[in-house]
Amino acid sequence: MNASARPLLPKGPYLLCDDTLRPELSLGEKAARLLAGGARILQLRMKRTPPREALAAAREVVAACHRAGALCLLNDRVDLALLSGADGVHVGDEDLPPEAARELLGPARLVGVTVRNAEGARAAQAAGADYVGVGPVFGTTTKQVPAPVLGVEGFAAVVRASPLPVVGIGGVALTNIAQVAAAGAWCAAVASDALLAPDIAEQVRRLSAAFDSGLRGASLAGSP
Ligand SMILES: Cc1ncc(COP(=O)(O)OP(=O)(O)O)c(N)n1
Ligand SMILES: Cc1ncsc1CCOP(=O)(O)O
Ligand SMILES: [Mg+2]
Repeated sequence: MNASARPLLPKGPYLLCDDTLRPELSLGEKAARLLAGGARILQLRMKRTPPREALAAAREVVAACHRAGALCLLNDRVDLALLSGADGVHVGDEDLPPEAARELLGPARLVGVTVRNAEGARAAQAAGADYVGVGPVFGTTTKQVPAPVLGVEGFAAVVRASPLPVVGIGGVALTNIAQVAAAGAWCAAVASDALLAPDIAEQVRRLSAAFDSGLRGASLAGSP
């Protein structure tokens, strides 16, 4: 199978279904609420779920995503991605290198890689990645990130020089997702602003609408 058989990353919000936020809700319940709001891509991010539970959650969430017509990527875990039939993985500096993820997953699944700059994006492309995650765009308390906050301008500069589609991550919220879209992001990754909202599904709808308005604003800004 060649690379063209891989699914395309849908443009828009990229929702993190995370086990560190709202621990009173199961991962399956969080995924159901994100999907009810129209999420088209979910990343299952499990940092504290024990392995057997993680496998069961991966199978449940991947199946729910596929029933809803959404893609599901596993954070960090190539083994769970393969076992659950996920659409791919996202790996960073502390995970398997992207070349190894690609080797294990083959050509038909997506590989996303965390990078900090355009040079990292070029290296990720050479390693077989489909997209890069770049951040933190804004301050975040969801993860202690060993890199400075980029801000919208710094993020836009990485996007302009990246050969791969860029997913902006870190502090992305309803208040700023339009700016991330207007800066050229292919996707904007959101964890806490969606999962901590009183109505998760409604927040995903709002995030999608705001992302689209940022895209329209960017295209208007570029017109004569
Ligand atoms: C879309 C996206 N971009 C970046 C990351 C961060 O990945 P990583 O650096 O491996 O950190 P953890 O998420 O594993 O803590 C991501 N998960 N998703
Ligand atoms: C996993 C990760 N990598 C960089 S920032 C981040 C956390 C994103 O979470 P939030 O959307 O709550 O800032
Ligand atoms: Mg990781």
